[in-house]
Amino acid sequence: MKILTGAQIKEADRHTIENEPISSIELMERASNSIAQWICNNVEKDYPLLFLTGKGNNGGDGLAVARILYHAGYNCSVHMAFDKEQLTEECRYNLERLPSGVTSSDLENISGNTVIIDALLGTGVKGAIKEPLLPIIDKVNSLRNSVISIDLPSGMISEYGNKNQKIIKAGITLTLEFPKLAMLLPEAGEYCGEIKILPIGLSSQYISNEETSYHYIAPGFIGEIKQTRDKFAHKGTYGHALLICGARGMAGAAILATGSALRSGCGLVTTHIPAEERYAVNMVYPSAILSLDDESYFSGLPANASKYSSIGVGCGLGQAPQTADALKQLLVSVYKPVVIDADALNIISDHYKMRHNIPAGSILTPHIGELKRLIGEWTSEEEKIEQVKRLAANLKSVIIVKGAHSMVCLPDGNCYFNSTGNSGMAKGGSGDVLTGYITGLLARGYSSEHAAILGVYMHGLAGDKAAKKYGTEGMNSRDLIKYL
Ligand SMILES: NC(=O)C1=CN([C@@H]2O[C@H](COP(=O)(O)OP(=O)(O)OC[C@H]3O[C@@H](n4cnc5c(N)ncnc54)[C@H](OP(=O)(O)O)[C@@H]3O)[C@@H](O)[C@H]2O)[C@@H](O)CC1
Ligand SMILES: [K+]
Repeated sequence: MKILTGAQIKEADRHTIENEPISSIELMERASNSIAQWICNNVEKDYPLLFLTGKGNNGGDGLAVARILYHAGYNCSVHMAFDKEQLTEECRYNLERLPSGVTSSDLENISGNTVIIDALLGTGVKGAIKEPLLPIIDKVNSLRNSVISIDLPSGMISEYGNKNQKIIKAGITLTLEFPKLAMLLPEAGEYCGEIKILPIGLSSQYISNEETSYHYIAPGFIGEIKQTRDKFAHKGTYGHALLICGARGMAGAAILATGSALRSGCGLVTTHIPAEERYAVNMVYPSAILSLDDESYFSGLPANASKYSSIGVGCGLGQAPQTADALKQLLVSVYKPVVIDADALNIISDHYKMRHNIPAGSILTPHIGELKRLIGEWTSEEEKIEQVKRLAANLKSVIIVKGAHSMVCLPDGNCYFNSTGNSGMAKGGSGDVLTGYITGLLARGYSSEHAAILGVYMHGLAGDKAAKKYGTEGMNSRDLIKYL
């Protein structure tokens, strides 16, 4: 699914109105029906709804939804931030259609069970928030009521520049047609709460012709790239993954990576670990083959390293000087993509020239700390993304920036944001599970691009299933393997 900018969405809106054709009021009505339907399906009628409305079309949406839900039997009140004369035409039209039973509310004495519907600002916001909206946003953020934002949490700028922005803190954001880039970035993404994407029927022809380098990984796309399994397959059909991981005391990382590689569908998994750690891996995953290192760290290439279909390196590896040498030897001698994680990334950060040895098509999987070691500090999200794109292009490799909505940046500059996963995955070992799984997918025959996209999506989905069973506090990285 494409992620378009606020300006592109406005153009899609205009194109839809001209070519469907549909009037602007009718399009607003369609969007509002979609929002109202979601609220009907998810909010009981016992909860009073308080709509906060601005002067633009986001406010118009809010007023239309208030009318629709009032007729559906909800107790609705509205707090308008502006006078009637200040409203856009569509917004005023919806104010005039508001039934008299929808009461007007100041922001005092809001009952604890009131659900606040935030329709102050949408994609039209520019720059720092001005009066009279500032005190309203402050007031809402000081309350403990549930907040549902329409399209965007009010105040959020659709793309970049939210560092010091005043924004409503929503529990749920009902965003129209596409997620907006800012919702997926750490700078302000937290303000959205849960994101629900509601289709409103913008012109599909316009959307498919519009260029963007940002995409949201939707289940439909995953269905398109997933490969089927041949009935007459044998263990040689789907590749042999090699994982190089686990220095002394770090067998856990090797176990997690091995377990997830075994869930990827590849035919064989070999794990290269220090001989002293072999029993741990062998006992948990007897299906894996072991390649043993005589030292208590990765000190030299496994025999015939080039025979493996894919190689993943880094989980629990440590950073011994001999490991750095062995890593360099690996990168220069195998002519196939390598999945590079954790300590292998740290070694490459410390040995700048080594990055030139990374085979094209490799997949680097840094978390934010590892990314900073690779590219240095950034002053804005925009700068971070531009630098990641540059690095991916220079290395001709895929970079996965791990975190909420992990970003998969391809060498051609296209960035795919993950739609699955949760905060329960922010725990030790989650990255090892991802590395093992993606290495397995590469062996299984996926391209680097598809292995990375499918890998982060399935890894997040496993996290969501684990969270359902154990909760975000209780789940741990080993649970992810069960649900892959
Ligand atoms: N996508 C679609 O196809 C559809 C979109 N729809 C809906 O339309 C929404 C976009 O509507 P929009 O363009 O009218 O903008 P919106 O966010 O309501 O606010 C604009 C007002 O904000 C003000 N303002 C700006 N910056 C400010 C600041 N810093 N601090 C304070 N005020 C500020 C600015 O006033 P100004 O500053 O110019 O005086 C202007 O009047 C979109 O999010 C969706 O909900 C649906 O109805 C149907 C289909
Ligand atoms: K809003």
